[in-house]
Amino acid sequence: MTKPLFIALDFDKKADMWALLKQLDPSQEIHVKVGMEMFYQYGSEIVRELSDKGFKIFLDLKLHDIPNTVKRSAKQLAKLGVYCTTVHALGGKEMIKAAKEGLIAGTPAGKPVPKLLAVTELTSISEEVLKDEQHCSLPLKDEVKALAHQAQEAGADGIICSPLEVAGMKAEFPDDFMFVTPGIRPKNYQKDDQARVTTPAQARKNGSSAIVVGRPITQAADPAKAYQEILQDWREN
Ligand SMILES: O=C(O)c1cc(=O)[nH]c(=O)n1[C@@H]1O[C@H](COP(=O)(O)O)[C@@H](O)[C@H]1O
Repeated sequence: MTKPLFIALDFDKKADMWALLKQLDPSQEIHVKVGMEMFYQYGSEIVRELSDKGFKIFLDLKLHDIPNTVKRSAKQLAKLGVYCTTVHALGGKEMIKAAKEGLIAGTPAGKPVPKLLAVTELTSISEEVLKDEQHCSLPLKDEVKALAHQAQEAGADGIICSPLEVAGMKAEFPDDFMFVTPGIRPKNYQKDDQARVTTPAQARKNGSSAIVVGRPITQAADPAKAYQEILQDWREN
């Protein structure tokens, strides 16, 4: 599989989502991320609709609760046939392990188990916020790396972090461990609420396995053009 670019479908109306997706070339494999905004409105129906149309889905609900609750929730989520899904790494090893068990238990026979990604430090968190508000004494890169190891030991298939942290830790993980990176901004695009960002090309150079891009595509005057430009920057030198 070519390295995915997940379009973050952060819309408040399903019609706006379809208006964007209809502009994209259906002969290309298209990866999308369904997050809380769409899922809280439309539930599993939106996942099934996208899946029926052939989109590869990252269902991003960032589970974070006691292990039993996470396991039971992940079991339900696995029935939707998504490609990957998320938990917060800060929930701890037992919780991540429980999520994995739930995904395995809920996946229909013969179908692939959704990949489990652990969100390390959100890309909106800066070095200062980590120190002053999360009261973490480690430098951000070290905290992300520690959470990544913890997630891998607990059975996660990969992590979410910013592309800025990937190069410094990739060599410590197996080749198939995934580094999925939001915090992607084309050159000269505003950061919005993201604190740790790179361009798509820099994410590739740093070793990201996949990128997640929302507003630079969804809010563009010409989203199909923005998608193609970002895809090109991500995949080529
Ligand atoms: O789990 C995520 O996808 C995620 C983790 C993270 O640390 N930062 C982050 O921005 N995201 C998501 O990635 C997308 C980024 O959107 P834009 O900032 O609009 O490109 C949003 O859907 C976020 O929810």
